[in-house]
Amino acid sequence: MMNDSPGSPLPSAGAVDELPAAPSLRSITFERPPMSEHGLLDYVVRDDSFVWGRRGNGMVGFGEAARFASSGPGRFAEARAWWDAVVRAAESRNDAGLPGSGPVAFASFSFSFTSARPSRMIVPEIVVGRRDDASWLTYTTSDPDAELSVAAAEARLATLLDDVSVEHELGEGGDRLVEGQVSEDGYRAHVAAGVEAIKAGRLTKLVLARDAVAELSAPIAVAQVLRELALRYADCWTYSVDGLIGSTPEMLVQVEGDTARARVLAGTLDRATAPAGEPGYARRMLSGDEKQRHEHSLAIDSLTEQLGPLVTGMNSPKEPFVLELPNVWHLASDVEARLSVGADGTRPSALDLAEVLHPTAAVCGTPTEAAGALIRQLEGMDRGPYAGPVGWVDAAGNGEFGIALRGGVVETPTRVRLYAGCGIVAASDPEAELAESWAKMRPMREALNL
Ligand SMILES: C=C(O[C@H]1C=CC=C(C(=O)O)[C@@H]1O)C(=O)O
Repeated sequence: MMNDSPGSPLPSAGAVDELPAAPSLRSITFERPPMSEHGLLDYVVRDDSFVWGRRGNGMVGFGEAARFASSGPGRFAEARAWWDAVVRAAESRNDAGLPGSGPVAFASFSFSFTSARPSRMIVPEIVVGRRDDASWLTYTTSDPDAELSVAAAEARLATLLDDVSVEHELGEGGDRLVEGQVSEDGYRAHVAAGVEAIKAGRLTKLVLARDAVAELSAPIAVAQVLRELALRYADCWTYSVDGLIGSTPEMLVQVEGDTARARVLAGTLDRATAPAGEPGYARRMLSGDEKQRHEHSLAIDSLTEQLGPLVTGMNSPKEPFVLELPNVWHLASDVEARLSVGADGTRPSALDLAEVLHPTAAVCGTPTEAAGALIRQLEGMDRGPYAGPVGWVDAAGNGEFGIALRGGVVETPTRVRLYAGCGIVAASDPEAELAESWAKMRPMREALNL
């Protein structure tokens, strides 16, 4: 359902008949002096930039050299075909040779094939990247006459940095958070209906989401919000792709050469309601709780079952650890796998894997099809890019796709829709899940000062 071909492990299941026309891009990548851990954040100054980063590593993109949009069940396959065509046609010189260097596409995919919001891939004109001691700049252009040199790239970056966004006091002068498409009562009712469906044996787990709308009195200062999220939620991946912004703790898939990694989360405890001075509280309440462990194991199974056929070896820990974030604790598992080489001699790319793995039971449910259908029926809202893959891919197939959680969509400069969802199992309580959804919106609310 959510994938083009549910249950099929092979990305080729979503092949497209006709290759889309791809622009002829030229690019140059060169190394720059090392940056400090906060160095990359100094580039997060424009509201329209593309951002992907965690703990000072990542990329900031500016401008647009190329863009692609797709919708429906074939959205991943079409995006893949477009990116393959772009890569084949591109002339690039890459002196950095690291994952993320050379031309890259930032991408955001809608959660559902029914979404009205197109999925998108954008190749920025300029990308500044950092990975520990290495730092690089990539300049990509579709202009056949553009000069492709270090000096021209630095000059273009300087021009783009001249036009930085205006900072202002957020949360001032009548900013407010209002009800979204799913009210609090509506959410309680959805959770209760989900629990009934689970008890009736229609499915085992379901993730139900709701939204809330931030109405601002002045245009949102996206760059400022992103910097705050990145500093406060240092263990999360902070993202900004075409109006989708946030800081996610969950990694759908990270590909580096022949290695794939994922961070699976499910099972949550709000830190705001935790008793002070009780060591071991989070571990006891999460690792020692049957409901939370059950929720988590279903999320792990959904990932490993889909990943299994594409890898030669997988390391999936037996026991989850407790991930501590400023707002919540989560049960978390880091999975690592060695990717197999397929019949065509290639390994799956980050984009291939994002398609195969999405949606995991951390955002949809078990079984996937039944959960997806019930989500559409009960939520009655378009999740858009919320809970979809967000991240980047490079020309070699390396990339990172987080699950777009703990964020929102900038619908207009003064209107941001926040989303949050909770895993529902037979033992779920509507009131507790509503409270948990508020806790999951806290990072964005705090960054917006709401
Ligand atoms: C669906 C969300 O979180 C997922 C990720 C971690 C823990 C979850 C949970 O405990 O319910 C959710 O499965 C969200 O943040 O909107």
